[in-house]
Amino acid sequence: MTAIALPVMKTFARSDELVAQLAKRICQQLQDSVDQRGSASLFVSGGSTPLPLFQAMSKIGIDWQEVCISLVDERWVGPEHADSNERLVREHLLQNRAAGAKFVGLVTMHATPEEGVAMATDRLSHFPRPYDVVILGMGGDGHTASLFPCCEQLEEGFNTEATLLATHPTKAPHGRISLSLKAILNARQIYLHIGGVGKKEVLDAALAGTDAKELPIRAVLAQSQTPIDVYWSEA
Ligand SMILES: O=C1O[C@H](COP(=O)(O)O)[C@@H](O)[C@H](O)[C@H]1O
Repeated sequence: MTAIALPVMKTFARSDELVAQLAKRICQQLQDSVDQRGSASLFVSGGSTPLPLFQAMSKIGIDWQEVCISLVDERWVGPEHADSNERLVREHLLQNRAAGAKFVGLVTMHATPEEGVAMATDRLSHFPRPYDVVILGMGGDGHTASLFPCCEQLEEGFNTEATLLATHPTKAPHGRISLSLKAILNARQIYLHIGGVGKKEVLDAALAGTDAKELPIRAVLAQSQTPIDVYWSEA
């Protein structure tokens, strides 16, 4: 079994050091894209890890009104729900200097993510492609976006030509909507942002093997189409 080629690793002792550097780098890339093509596109993850990053980015002055922002994945709950990724973006990123960014949420009025996929896909149709920056997280089970090892839709997520798909993890709450692997890789730059010793162990395990169905993050690490930099902080 051949191990995966190592991605660029940026290692930090503290989360605040990581956040300061990553926020600056992402905002510079977004501004460069606005300067070059008039607009920029950014996809962010939810969960707990990116909140300090969102706050730091929101304080950096770029032409946010030209930046289209959406999520790499969303739980199929309303935007006021405690588990909503959209709520996190609204409360932590779309603030301060970033308040004028053009945010598009993925949850529609439909009862299920399957029913909402077409409308959500349509909402993303004006996002500049390739996407400028995709920020991924990773769960302790190796999932990224909402491509979970425990969901029946994992192969679809790896193989579909569609931008979005519905997923139903059996070991995590809520139906989900997620960018497909193809959409994630249709980016100028991917960042994997993780923290803590436990996540580093998962990353090391992912880099040491090849079965993406076991650890879905492998599908993003094991490709040469799109640059991926891993930002990890110990604390
Ligand atoms: O469910 C999710 O989990 C992952 C990881 O979240 P974290 O709290 O461990 O940082 C996240 O990347 C994804 O967007 C989210 O929906």
